[in-house]
Amino acid sequence: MAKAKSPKKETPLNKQYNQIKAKYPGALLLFRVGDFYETFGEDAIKASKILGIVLTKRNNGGANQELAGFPHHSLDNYLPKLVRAGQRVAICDQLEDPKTVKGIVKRGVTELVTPGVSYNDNVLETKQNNYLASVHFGAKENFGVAFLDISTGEFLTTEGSKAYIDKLLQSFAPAEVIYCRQHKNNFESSFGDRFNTYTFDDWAYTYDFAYPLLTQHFKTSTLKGFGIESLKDGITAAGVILQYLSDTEHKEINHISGLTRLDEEKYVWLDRFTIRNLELIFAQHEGGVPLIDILDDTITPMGARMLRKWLVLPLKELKPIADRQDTVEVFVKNQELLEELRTLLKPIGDLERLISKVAVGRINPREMIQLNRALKQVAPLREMLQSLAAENKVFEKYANQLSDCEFLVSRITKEIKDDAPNVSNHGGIIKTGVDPELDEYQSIAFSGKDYLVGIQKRESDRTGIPSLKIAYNKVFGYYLEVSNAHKDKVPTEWIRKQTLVNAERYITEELKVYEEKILNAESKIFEIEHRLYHNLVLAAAEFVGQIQQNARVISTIDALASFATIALQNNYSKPVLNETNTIDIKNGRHPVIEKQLPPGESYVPNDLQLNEEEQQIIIITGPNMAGKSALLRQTALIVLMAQIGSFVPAEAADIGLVDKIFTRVGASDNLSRGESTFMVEMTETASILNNLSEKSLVIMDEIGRGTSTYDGVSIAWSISEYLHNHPKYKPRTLFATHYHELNQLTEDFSRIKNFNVAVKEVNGKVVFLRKLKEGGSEHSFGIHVAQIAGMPQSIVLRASEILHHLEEDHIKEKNKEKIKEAPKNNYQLSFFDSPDPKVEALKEKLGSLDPNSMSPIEALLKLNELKNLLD
Ligand SMILES: Nc1ncnc2c1ncn2[C@@H]1O[C@H](COP(=O)(O)OP(=O)(O)OP(=O)(O)O)[C@@H](O)[C@H]1O
Repeated sequence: MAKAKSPKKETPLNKQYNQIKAKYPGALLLFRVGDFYETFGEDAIKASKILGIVLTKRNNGGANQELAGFPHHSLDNYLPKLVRAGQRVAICDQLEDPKTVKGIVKRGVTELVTPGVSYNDNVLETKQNNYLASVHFGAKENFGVAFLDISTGEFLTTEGSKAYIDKLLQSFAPAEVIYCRQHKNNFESSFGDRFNTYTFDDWAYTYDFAYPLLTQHFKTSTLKGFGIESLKDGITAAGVILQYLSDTEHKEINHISGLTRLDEEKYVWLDRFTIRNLELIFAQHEGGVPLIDILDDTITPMGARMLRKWLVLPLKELKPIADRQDTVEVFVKNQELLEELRTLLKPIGDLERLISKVAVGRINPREMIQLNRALKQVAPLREMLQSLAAENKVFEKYANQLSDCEFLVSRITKEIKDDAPNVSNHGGIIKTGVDPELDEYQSIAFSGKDYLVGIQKRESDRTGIPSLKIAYNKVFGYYLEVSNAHKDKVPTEWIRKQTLVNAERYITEELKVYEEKILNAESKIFEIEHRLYHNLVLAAAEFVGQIQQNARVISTIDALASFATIALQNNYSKPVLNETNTIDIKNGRHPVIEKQLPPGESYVPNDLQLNEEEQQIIIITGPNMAGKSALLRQTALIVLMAQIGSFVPAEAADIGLVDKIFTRVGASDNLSRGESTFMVEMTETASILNNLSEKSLVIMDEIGRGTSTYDGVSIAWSISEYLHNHPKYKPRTLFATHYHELNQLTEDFSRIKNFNVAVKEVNGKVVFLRKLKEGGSEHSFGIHVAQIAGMPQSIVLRASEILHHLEEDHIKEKNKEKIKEAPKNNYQLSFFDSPDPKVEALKEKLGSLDPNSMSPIEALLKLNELKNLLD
């Protein structure tokens, strides 16, 4: 049908298809023809591949054309598969009843479903938000970003550096990203090519276009009320989202009732490496367990989504963290109450997504019953929270934000049947007593059906056909069915309609009259019920704001109750938070590893202190497999958990709030971006050193191991020096390393301390004690680990020999001396901290370089140019 070759041969249906197809470039068009959704040409090839449906060919205007389709009632089944495969799907429906039109039926696209814009429960993950992101490339390296989850109405915006936007994209993991077409290459080199994307023309990504779209939607004259007036690039990004909704035929969007500023200032900075390294929401390796899986014991999907957001946005300020903590504490101390609360939450389900469906008029009757069930829980929940106000004022705040929506609850209860179906145009929705007209038609339909049973009995008696049946089909309505054995008893006035193998089917005049009466009543019933239901949905839409607020409070309570449940299950304690620059953890554990140990093994807890006076940097040495990485990560995780309001896996923890957490943990290849492991390691480390702050926590695991030992030791050494001697900040740092040479740092740097994770050698075998002890360690026991790993014995023996030989050469001793003799230098600091304009210019030039794309000659010329700049 598409690409019909000769205009002469273009049928009206072809023409209609081509016109619609042209309006939605890049979308896969599902074209409703009768009871089927059909796809043609390229679309058919794609659809058949993704859906595993049959691809046929047919002659179309002399050319062969591919065709693939599926029954319309399977849309819910097939649509999510297409969308999950990254397709944008335009659903083209018949806009008129074919029975009532002569000629071609009017058709049009009723919805364009894309990965980032979907209400479909089969497309959405219950426990995850489904964000559409919009990225705006502003001036001076500033970027705007906006996120919308249309299924919940949540709409956020902010702006900032490329690194900030990159980090947000990683945290929010949007299902689709839109941006301006002219930045295609730039987008991929900045943020990667892992997203489903859609690009807009230049004109859309302008402030003057975007601003009025937002004010029109929110019916305000400015955006000041949202606190985003100054975010020009953020506004531009957000405005284009509204344009995208309009382009994709999403016109009912009243549930998007506000635009929230994602305030960078409020949250701890976690760069994208940290989110990945600490495995907060995704495991790095198949079979791994992310932290979210340990912490999430929420009851409602919206609670789970809230908790996920909290995890990537830990708080920086004491008060809101304390509010969360105090709530958790009340639940922890009162387990009976916690159980009662969680029982109350169970029937609530996904109130947040249900109310969005109300706002956009897509809620079905069965979901309306679910909405009612959820709302009925609000009053008892509110009372429970209110009763806790004496324990802590914060409960009063929660309680006051909940509204029972009594009017709506009583209307739904009065009007909707408990077993209402999931479609609104086939009756069975509205209770008796709601509408007199409806009741009248109901009684006609019912008595009509009784009457049919009467006819069946009467005719059976009259004709002596015992097995006579009355049934209905769409082709010829109500009929009498007579088995072949009794065919000869059929009266002459019956009209034969169909012959089956074993039976004949007949209609009679009397049946026709009743059929019409019943069918008429039935269609009236459908019509009236549909209208009444629609009115109820409109009435419910008045409650969108209140119910959205309920959903927010309930999600919060659910997430906090989850913290309490997990704290009780796993024996976590309440951390004490303060504004100092210390961290003091007593018997801390790793929340994930402790749950994964084989039966019989228990996690060995460890104490750890960091403070800016004496112990700012800890160098942790120890053999392979000793537990260095585990210790590093657990420290970062304990701090992070404390700042999302959770209890922590430790006997006690005093945490001086951090404002940035940096981690450089383990080697992570990024070969897809053409970078080597070492390059990635250095990039990540550079990003840490360039973004330090007053209250940073820095976790570095084996920096420098990706290169030769000399390079590695030198880099690790100079980084430690840099962190210690930084003129402005004293970032709390944990540094795990195999380079025992680094233990000598303590000799010159007062706030660097050596620790090791202890092992014991018993009868030539290494026993891991997992205990952190003061002082450095000398051996790596790498060969021992190779042996445990099953390396052939001959290799293990040979390696031991070589090691012995090397150690005899006192190479290490010599190295130690050499390092000591290296000139003490502070040039790194003076270099980067200098406000010298030459240096500034140099920095700018350096920043714009892309070493990966330069030839050696170009690099040399550039170097020369840079040098001249300094001269
Ligand atoms: N405190 C602990 N209690 C019990 N088991 C632990 C503890 N710490 C670590 N482990 C176990 O030891 C394994 C190795 O720990 P980890 O990866 O931290 O060692 P590492 O010292 O960093 O080793 P490498 O230097 O080889 O990277 C972990 O996977 C974990 O199963």
